Amino acid sequence: MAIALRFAAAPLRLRLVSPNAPAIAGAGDGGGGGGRARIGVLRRACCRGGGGRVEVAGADSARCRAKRAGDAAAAAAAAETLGGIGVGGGDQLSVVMKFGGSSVSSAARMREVAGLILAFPEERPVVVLSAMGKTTNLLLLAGEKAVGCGVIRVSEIEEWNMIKNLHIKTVEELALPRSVIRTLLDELEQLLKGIAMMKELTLRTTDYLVSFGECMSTRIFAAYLNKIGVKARQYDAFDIGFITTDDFGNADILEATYPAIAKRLHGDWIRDPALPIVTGFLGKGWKSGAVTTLGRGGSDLTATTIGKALGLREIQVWKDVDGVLTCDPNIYPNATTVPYLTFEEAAELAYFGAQVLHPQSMRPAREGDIPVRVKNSYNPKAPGTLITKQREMDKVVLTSIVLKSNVTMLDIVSTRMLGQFGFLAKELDHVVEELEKIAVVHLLQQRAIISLIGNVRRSSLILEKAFHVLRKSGVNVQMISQGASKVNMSLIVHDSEAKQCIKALHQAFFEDDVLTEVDEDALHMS
Ligand SMILES: Nc1ncnc2c1ncn2[C@@H]1O[C@H](COP(=O)(O)OP(=O)(O)O)[C@@H](O)[C@H]1O
Ligand SMILES: N[C@@H](CC(=O)OP(=O)(O)O)C(=O)O
Repeated sequence: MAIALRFAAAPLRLRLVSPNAPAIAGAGDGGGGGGRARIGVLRRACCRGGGGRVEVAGADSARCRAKRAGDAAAAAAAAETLGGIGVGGGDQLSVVMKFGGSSVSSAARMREVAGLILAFPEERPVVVLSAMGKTTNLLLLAGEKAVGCGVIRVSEIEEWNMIKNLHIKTVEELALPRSVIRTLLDELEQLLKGIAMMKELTLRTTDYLVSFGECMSTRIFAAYLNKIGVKARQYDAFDIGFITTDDFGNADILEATYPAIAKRLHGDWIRDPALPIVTGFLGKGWKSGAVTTLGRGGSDLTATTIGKALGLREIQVWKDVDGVLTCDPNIYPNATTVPYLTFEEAAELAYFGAQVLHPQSMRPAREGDIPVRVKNSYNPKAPGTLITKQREMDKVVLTSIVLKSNVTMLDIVSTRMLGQFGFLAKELDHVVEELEKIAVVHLLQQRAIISLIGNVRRSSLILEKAFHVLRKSGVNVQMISQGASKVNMSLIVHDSEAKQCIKALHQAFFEDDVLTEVDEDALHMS
């Protein structure tokens, strides 16, 4: 649950807090600054496969023929024609390609992803994979059920059977030996029985439990690449130097990670080139030595960390949408692709709730000044979104609208707070208690933060337009916040009105002509 804070003293000040941005509102991962943006260009596919729908770039006829056949033997022929991706001695690892769960949800999807990698024969990618499909959710549910079901009934847990069947089916359809995942499946069953026996599931055990998803997907995919003649090597992130805090469920990557993984991945590549296939989402706690996870969606962070560590040319995150969109397509399907973003904008989007990117993932990319490209593995021809340090902002008004629901707002009124500081640093549970000593505090639940990510140099225009739209919709804004140097303006509304607001704002900023004149006037005035 997020927290928004309204603090009225003399003089009046308005502020926001959310759990992802525990400092004051707009506490995103500021990019800014100068610097050269290195922009890599993806090569377009030149031929489309048959049944397997595999696309290949720069293909000669043999490769196209092979791809059209769409099976493993054909792909092996393609790899051979390409001179064996991953075995080209002397070439350096050049990009990271991260594929999310939806991109690798089945054997067919794994074939497509292999095809995508083959489609860029000039690249030597480090591949980062998430767990297949919804495996992480299923593992969490299986763990919860194991706590209460008793050891004998573990084998009946529906989610466990779904996980087992999906992975066995995938291995069989890719014509791989079951041994690729057999040990992990056995260990996973033992773990669920252990949880059932102990009747408890700690955060530490939960992280170990969900790690099986990425450990299995990467083993299957690496085995498949090797089978089709693309030399690949599987890595568990927690074994190659991803060192984290011991905050199970939401661990932070520590600085020691960068040299460690660079040494390991680069060293192996020089010694015996093979495409690295790395588990996303996972690390190793520096004190506990146990498996940790980086928070939901953490494979994006794995990818950008590797990009920075190895100083790669580009970080590609392949998803099931055409890039970062003007709003969450599940809330309003008319959302369109945002072609360019700065790291700062992308970080704010993620911090304020856009599921498409992990909130921390822009930091390594920004520090390493490595462009991030968000692409659609279901629609590789779509240009996607390119995220760089700087972009042309002159004509930008609004970039994207983000919704964070289920926010709790603290409304504080006091004149005794002038000169007070430090109260927010205390435990959240105690905040209300503490504040009540010096202020009248109201806890307002079921609120939503609508974040308008855009050009703050046009904040008056954006706010004018937003308030015009919301007034017409009969919505009362309960609080606003704008950071001085940020790219984000936030409005708090009641949860029940939030989706309607997103739709109305999207129509006004991205679809309507009605307010265009206001835009034009304002553009000329500013
Ligand atoms: N602004 C947005 N732009 C794009 N996708 C968004 C946005 N907000 C929410 N989403 C959701 O994020 C999903 C992609 O993120 P995620 O599921 O984490 O991808 P993956 O698992 O492939 O890494 C999309 O399918 C979409 O439903
Ligand atoms: N599998 C993890 C990590 C991840 O990044 O997944 P995805 O890329 O599918 O969002 C999760 O579901 O959170």
